Amino acid sequence: MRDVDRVVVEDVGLQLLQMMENAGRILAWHVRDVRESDVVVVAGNGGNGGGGLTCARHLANRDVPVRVVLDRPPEELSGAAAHQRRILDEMNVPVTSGVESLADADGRTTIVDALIGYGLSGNLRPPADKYISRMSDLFGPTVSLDVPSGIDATTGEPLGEVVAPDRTVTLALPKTGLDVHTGKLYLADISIPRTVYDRLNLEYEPPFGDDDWVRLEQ
Ligand SMILES: NC(=O)C1=CN([C@@H]2O[C@H](COP(=O)(O)OP(=O)(O)OC[C@H]3O[C@@H](n4cnc5c(N)ncnc54)[C@H](O)[C@@H]3O)[C@@H](O)[C@H]2O)[C@@H](O)CC1
Ligand SMILES: [K+]
Repeated sequence: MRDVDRVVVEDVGLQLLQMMENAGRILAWHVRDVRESDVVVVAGNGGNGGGGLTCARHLANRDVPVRVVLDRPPEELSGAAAHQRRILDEMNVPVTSGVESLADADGRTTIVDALIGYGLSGNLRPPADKYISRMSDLFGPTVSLDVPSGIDATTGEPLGEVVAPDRTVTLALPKTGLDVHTGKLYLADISIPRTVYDRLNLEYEPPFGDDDWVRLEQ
């Protein structure tokens, strides 16, 4: 997947934000499908967090009560995540940080787990562990973006606390490490053209048909 992301950006010319828009929009559809009441997006500073912040925008656009809890002060975000957060500020979508911001999430609150995706490197460091254990304590529906935060996306090994979602929306290709508890697993089309797979000599038959995502059986 790293190679696919590299070739699509460097050689084919799609920008990360274009793919992130697809990820956030499809994730928002899945969140609307499971949610019972309010939604809290728990986001980190990488591409995974950026996808979560994009999802928050799409939810707010549909009048879903949504707020964002970051794993760091908002001013410490960088890159695509900072970009998405600036838009949320303009929309007056609440963005806070600190695990205590999750204290008032109740048993019906839907959690979007956009803390860490395939970029997890090494054992889980604080404060990510605290966010994951708080998410695990909550009883409302949880939807993970790409992989449940805390697993190694390649091996499935838990590198500390792990989110146990009801649903996982993984992007473009199923990661080999998804042979773990993911809840219902969906594969989302983030618009990677076939030529990217051809250039990497990967055998690829687009699985999406007429749809923007497909359910995967494990
Ligand atoms: N085509 C693409 O490249 C796209 C990627 N997207 C998402 O971006 C993800 C990959 O993005 P990145 O490479 O930025 O990485 P991630 O966003 O997966 O991970 C980086 C985040 O994890 C934290 N982190 C890393 N190691 C940690 C550790 N040991 N303990 C605690 N925190 C740790 C970092 O502080 C940072 O917040 C994918 O999983 C996917 O979900 C999508 O948003 C959009 C399209
Ligand atoms: K995640």
